[in-house]
Amino acid sequence: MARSFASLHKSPPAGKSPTAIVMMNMGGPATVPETEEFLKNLFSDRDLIPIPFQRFLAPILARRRTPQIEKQYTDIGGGSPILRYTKIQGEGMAKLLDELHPETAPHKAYVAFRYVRPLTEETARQMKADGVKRAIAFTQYPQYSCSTTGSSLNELFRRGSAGDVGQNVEWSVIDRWGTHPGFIEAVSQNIEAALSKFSASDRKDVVLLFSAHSLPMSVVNRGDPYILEVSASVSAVMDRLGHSNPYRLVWQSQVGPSAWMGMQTGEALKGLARLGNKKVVLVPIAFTSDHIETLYELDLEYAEEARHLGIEVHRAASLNESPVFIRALADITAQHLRDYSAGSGPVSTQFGLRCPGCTNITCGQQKTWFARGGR
Ligand SMILES: C=CC1=C(C)c2cc3[nH]c(cc4nc(cc5[nH]c(cc1n2)c(C)c5CCC(=O)O)C(CCC(=O)O)=C4C)c(C)c3C=C
Ligand code: FES
Ligand SMILES: [Fe+2]
Repeated sequence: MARSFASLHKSPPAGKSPTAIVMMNMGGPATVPETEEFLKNLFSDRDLIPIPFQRFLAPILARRRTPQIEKQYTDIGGGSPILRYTKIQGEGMAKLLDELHPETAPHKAYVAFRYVRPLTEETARQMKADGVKRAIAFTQYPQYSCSTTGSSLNELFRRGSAGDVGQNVEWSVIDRWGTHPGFIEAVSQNIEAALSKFSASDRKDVVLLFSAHSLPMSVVNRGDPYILEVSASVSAVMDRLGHSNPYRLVWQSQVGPSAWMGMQTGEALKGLARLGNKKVVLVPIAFTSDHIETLYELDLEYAEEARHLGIEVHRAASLNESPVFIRALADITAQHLRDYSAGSGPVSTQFGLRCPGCTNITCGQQKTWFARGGR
């Protein structure tokens, strides 16, 4: 497997194995022809979408959806930029960590995607080849959902417990960081930049419309923490902005016929126009790099529609290469390493609690395994 694909940072000096920071995310097709494989892997994920006869139905559902999603990736420039941004973020973070926490240097960032290369299995092989003995599973979703971070951890648990990463690797987990001051600062700065596009006299009336990927109500109703955690991020951003503007949190990207968390972003824009709120900043809050939901759904669909409704709308940029954000990633990890060496244990207190409605036995096994440091 291509060595440079999963690993991001320079090779460690001979004899010293790196502290691995595993950046977990879903990934996206880097090129348009990879869309069908991405969707097939996504529809095959029981932790995300449990469907009957999954093995049989997943490829059929993926094939049916491919033309529509291929068109969206074509329209945003021919693929998802998530791997490129994750590499930039990971390299920047690892470099800063060598300074912030030299005791555990060298640090090396690895990408583990759930639905496209580098998949977790490929990253595991690379870590084994590098002789990794200490690893941090670092979710790149700021807010925890069992459908996103939970799915990535379940996959890492399957690979890790099978010995694919190597023997006696010491694991710990960064499972959520949606209210970390560095993350909140980076988002807030991007909102301020978007607000500055409005005339000074209009600025205070602009509605901040925070938009996050929705969740099926079946997931919300089993006690998934994501809705609460996204709300906490919004609240922290508004505190940082000194409540300078009115705001709402709305939900986007519902798929299929089942009930999803609302209000839908598109409907909210129509409602605001109807009520005479004609100045809006759209704020992506639950994903750290651009993807079809920002570049297609927000920029091409909703913002266009809003302009037809007479709304002046600007989108806050995604975090992408933001140095404030990269510094936040390094700070989060450095604090985790400090807490760990002070005896805090491999997982957070909140990590251990399963959703009250959870019936997925892998969740329980995974949490026990990580709480024992991957043993
Ligand atoms: C925090 C972010 C996300 C949550 C929570 C989430 C939950 C979730 N998603 C689906 C179904 C689909 N999601 C799809 C694409 C997709 N999802 C996210 C993020 C979250 N999903 C992103 C960033 C993307 C797009 C990747 C990109 O490059 O833009 C898709 C495929 C696209 C499509 O067919 O529309 C599906 C399907 C479920 C069922 C779910 C919660 C259970
Ligand atoms: S679904 Fe949340 S812990 Fe299993
Ligand atoms: Fe999704």
